[in-house]
Amino acid sequence: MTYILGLTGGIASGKSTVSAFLKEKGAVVLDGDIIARQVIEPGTPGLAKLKAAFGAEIIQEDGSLNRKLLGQRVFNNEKQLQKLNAIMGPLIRQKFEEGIEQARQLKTKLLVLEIPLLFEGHYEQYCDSVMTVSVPHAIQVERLMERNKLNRHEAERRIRAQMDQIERNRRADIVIDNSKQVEETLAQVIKWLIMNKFA
Ligand SMILES: CC(C)(COP(=O)(O)OP(=O)(O)OC[C@H]1O[C@@H](n2cnc3c(N)ncnc32)[C@H](O)[C@@H]1O)[C@@H](O)C(=O)NCCC(=O)NCCS
Ligand SMILES: Nc1ncnc2c1ncn2[C@@H]1O[C@H](COP(=O)(O)OP(=O)(O)OP(=O)(O)O)[C@@H](O)[C@H]1O
Repeated sequence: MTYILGLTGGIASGKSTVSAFLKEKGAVVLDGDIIARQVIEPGTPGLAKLKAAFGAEIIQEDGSLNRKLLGQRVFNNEKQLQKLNAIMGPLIRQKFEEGIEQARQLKTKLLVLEIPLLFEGHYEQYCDSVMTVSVPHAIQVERLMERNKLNRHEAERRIRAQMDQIERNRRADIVIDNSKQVEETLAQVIKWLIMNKFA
């Protein structure tokens, strides 16, 4: 039987850090951010839909999406973000459903669904349990500014485009605190793996 672990957390909370570790320990990971890129590669129906909805100016000369431009548009405008989500949501869900089916056929023991918008997209229905990675707001802002080279205002806006962390933590089965050293974070993950006989 395939055990499905949902992995979520706010932007720059540390999901990738945790999922890389789970992969190292033998889990198969489906990453929502990677899938979200695949469904809008040049030449895909997904990219054509974005072009029709947001205009030809979001497509670069090489035929790929201008991510920075679209990001600025949607994270500054709730309506535009909803428009983007309405296009991307179904495309992403279909890929996840295919990945889950494949993992079941291959009898994968532990499948991790790494999804920033897990609860927003109601992906908990596919999961046996949901783990969320959590950091205090001030640390999240600092790490996001540093990693994405955003100013404080832009970072705050991106964080606000997602579910409130308190609500996300309340809905999750397991909350991983990533406010200290990475080693301390991974110690919490290994404890879960041992408790559930995956390590
Ligand atoms: C708007 C886009 C082009 C901006 O690209 P950019 O390279 O700047 O960001 P990237 O894709 O690396 O995303 C970084 C983080 O932003 C957050 N984020 C992305 N999309 C969204 C969204 N629709 N709503 C809230 N937060 C989001 C996530 O935490 C994600 O990890 C891109 O984020 C996108 O295509 N988003 C829609 C797809 C989606 O919903 N992705 C979430 C995966 S389930
Ligand atoms: N415990 C930690 N201490 C210091 N820095 C950390 C820690 N965990 C993660 N980071 C750093 O914070 C940033 C965000 O981490 P990571 O990329 O794992 O988050 P994420 O949740 O996957 O982000 P996103 O969903 O936005 O891609 C990265 O630059 C990472 O190196």
